[in-house]
Amino acid sequence: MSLTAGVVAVQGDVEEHVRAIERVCDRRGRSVSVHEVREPGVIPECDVLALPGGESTTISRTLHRAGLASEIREHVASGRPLFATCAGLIVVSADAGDDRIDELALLDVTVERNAFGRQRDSFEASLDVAGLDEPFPAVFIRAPAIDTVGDATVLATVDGRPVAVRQGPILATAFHPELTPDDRLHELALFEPETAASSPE
Ligand SMILES: NC(=O)CC[C@H](N)C(=O)O
Repeated sequence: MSLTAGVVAVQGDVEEHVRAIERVCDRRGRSVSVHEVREPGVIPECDVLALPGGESTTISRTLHRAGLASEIREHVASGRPLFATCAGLIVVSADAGDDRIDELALLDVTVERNAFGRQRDSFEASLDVAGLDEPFPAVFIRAPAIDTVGDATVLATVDGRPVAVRQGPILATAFHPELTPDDRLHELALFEPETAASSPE
């Protein structure tokens, strides 16, 4: 059966996420149709969903205005996988400490935006990630860090701060896996969910 995937296309590395999902499906021998999501009505058709980075204040505002926020909530409530990266992590968190962001509160973590300081606004780290055999080349761009973790599992840390977590059908990273050719985290997030009511396989 063909898979339907969505990449929320408000801002950020939409194309790169689309290509990463296509590569993973190709490798796994799955046919897939990947939609760039801008309008309501698409997410309910999607088996798996990615929420890219960008500017979290803009993304949050647009998701609510465009009627996509409630669809993302329903997607997760039904146990379908969601991969949220960078600003995507901020938007799905419980609290980002910024009044301009109306968090979706799907992930039981609080985050600090731009947590890695000016001199390290952007950096790359070879990161040990739980669930991956080899380190992951993680690109951080004005990345958030996770401050407190409730019901989520920490998969990776930088300087002792969590930067990748998963909770049920959600996997979220503070960095940008779509910016490297390494798509193992897309595979882990979208095809090997921790718990999912209905697996896309
Ligand atoms: N690369 C990113 O997505 C950066 C996130 C951005 N600094 C924010 O707080 O919204």
